[in-house]
Amino acid sequence: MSQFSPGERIEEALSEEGLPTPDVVVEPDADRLARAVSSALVARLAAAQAVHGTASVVLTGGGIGTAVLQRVADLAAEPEHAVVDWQQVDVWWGDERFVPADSDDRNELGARAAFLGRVGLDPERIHPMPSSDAGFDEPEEAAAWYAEQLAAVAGDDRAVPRIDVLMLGMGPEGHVASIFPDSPAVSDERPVVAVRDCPKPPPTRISLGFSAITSAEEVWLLVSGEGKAEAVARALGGATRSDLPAAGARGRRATRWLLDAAAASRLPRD
Ligand SMILES: O=C(O)[C@H](O)[C@@H](O)[C@H](O)[C@H](O)COP(=O)(O)O
Repeated sequence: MSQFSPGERIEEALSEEGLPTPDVVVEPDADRLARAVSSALVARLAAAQAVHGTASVVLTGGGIGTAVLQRVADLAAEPEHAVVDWQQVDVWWGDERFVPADSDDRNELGARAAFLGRVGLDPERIHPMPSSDAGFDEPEEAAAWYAEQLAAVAGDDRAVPRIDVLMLGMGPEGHVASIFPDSPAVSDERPVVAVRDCPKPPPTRISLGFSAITSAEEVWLLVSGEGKAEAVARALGGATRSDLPAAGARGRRATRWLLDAAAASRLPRD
């Protein structure tokens, strides 16, 4: 059952390789998309806590990702939606710009303003990617350190802990996190990668790699706007992850494309 309402689900089934095929939900506009995703995220984290005691989420920057966080913080303040123990939620990032900590380019700053600074999380469970002034000279060192943090929380010789929901925005050319088309990160099997010469500024970044992204229980791609419609159609139409990294963003148990009507406008109706 989709937890999204009044969205329209187009497809759900098992693909040939055993992963669930993407579940596509369409909301009328970006605002209603953010509202639907935030409600679903709260419900999903509460469900994870009911099973495991804890929950974990990977955040994304971008317009919809930030709007979702704002709305989640609003919900957290409403008694009827206080179903998540925020002290028992681990927060990770899908990518980050390797710039100074106080730079407005940091995804972390946006997340702190929208959400982390408004909801009572355990500081020990907030796991930002390092900034360029955090003591690492090179982004490769910072990426390796972040991989160590993931592995330390995971334990049992696993590289990545259980991630209940991994959210991703998507660029118009199909990049997710900071994995850009035809870039070295596409084929880098490490859980965390350093990205240099990024086609979109700032050029130096840290990103989860595909091995970490595809280890998540659920991957949610949050996409709005006509400018993304072609990439959405290509990703769901069989593009390779090298051509269009979003096509390779798949969760173990679910992959959800959460779209507004404009972003869905080039999908075939069947
Ligand atoms: O620099 C980047 O790589 C972008 O900020 C990216 O991380 C962003 O999440 C997507 O491009 C979607 O952004 P929107 O939701 O704002 O379209």
